[in-house]
Amino acid sequence: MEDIRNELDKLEEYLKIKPLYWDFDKGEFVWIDTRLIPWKELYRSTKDYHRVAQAIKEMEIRGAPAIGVSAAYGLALATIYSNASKVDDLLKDVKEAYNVLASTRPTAYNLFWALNRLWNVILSNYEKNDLEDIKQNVLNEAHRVYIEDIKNNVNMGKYGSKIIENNSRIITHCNTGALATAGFGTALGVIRYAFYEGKSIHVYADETRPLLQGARLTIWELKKEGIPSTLVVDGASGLLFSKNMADLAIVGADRITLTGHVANKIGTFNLALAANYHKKPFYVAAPTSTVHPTENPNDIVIEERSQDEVTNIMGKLNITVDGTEAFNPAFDITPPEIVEGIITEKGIVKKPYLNNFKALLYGRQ
Ligand SMILES: CSC[C@@H](O)[C@@H](O)C(=O)COP(=O)(O)O
Repeated sequence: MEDIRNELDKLEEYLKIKPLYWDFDKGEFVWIDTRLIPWKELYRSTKDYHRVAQAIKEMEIRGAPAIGVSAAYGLALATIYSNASKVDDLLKDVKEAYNVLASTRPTAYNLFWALNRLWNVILSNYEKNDLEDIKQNVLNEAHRVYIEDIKNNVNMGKYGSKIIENNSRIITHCNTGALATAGFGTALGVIRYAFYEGKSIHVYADETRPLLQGARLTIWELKKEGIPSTLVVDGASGLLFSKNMADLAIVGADRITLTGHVANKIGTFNLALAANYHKKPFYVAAPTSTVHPTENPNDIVIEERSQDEVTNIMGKLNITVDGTEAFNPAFDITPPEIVEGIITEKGIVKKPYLNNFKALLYGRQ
């Protein structure tokens, strides 16, 4: 346990903002409510995994990697605070928590990846029949998921920064920074890394309707670090590219198949099309924990959210006629043909994605 704490301390320098963390002294999971962060920092703690599930479902915690790390801690909480006195009963409690956490958001693959990772730790320790040992191992695994996410983000930054030339003007969509991960960021991590390396860059942040992650969170993160930025509406990318005001696009991902199909926030596909039409590169940055090991893009589940998010702005202002029907898919799928490269913590994956992902993940084609 002690070395995990030291390793976390070493990572502090990367954590400009901490959206969630395990408080070793209190023995509690603590997070900042990301909805309120631009206006007011709110710290909360819980020992109840239901609260973690609620935070993911209601998008206090959002962004695929942050969802994965939170779910890992959620399952760890369910394990640690289970009242079971027998290992079989503990397994039942944890399976119930697994199902509750898995039902929160359907698209972010990191959620299922993280839950399975912890569940496998329980299964592989089952034979020992030692409750305390299982609890400790599960908590340690959640810490590892957390630490690895930060490290992977930094490594993505290192690889990804190579594609960003000095004086680049970059369009990004949704929020992919420290607020969407355990720290640092995926697409925004790449941008941040290039900026830390001294490159002169300018970021155009799509506002990202309907929940405005770009306007509320990405712009907030960029401003906090002094990275030059401009807020644009989601439909602006065609004009930005055609007027030679932007050079490339980088986004994150909620799920990527081995074939290179990329599920990300609704509007991403349109951005990729605009980039492709203007022969500008469209990149994706995501850790390999976002890669769903399937060759079938139809396996991607697209979350459909409430119509109210479209007919209202943040539940505050009705913007349409009463009784209007709205369709609100939270994500779209960008086909591999128009993805220039996928930046992972292990390097940049290029076409053909199926062969190259298999080689990267399994060491074979
Ligand atoms: C590093 S986050 C990558 C994606 O999760 C991000 O681009 C995104 O679409 C987030 O959607 P959200 O609905 O806010 O969870």
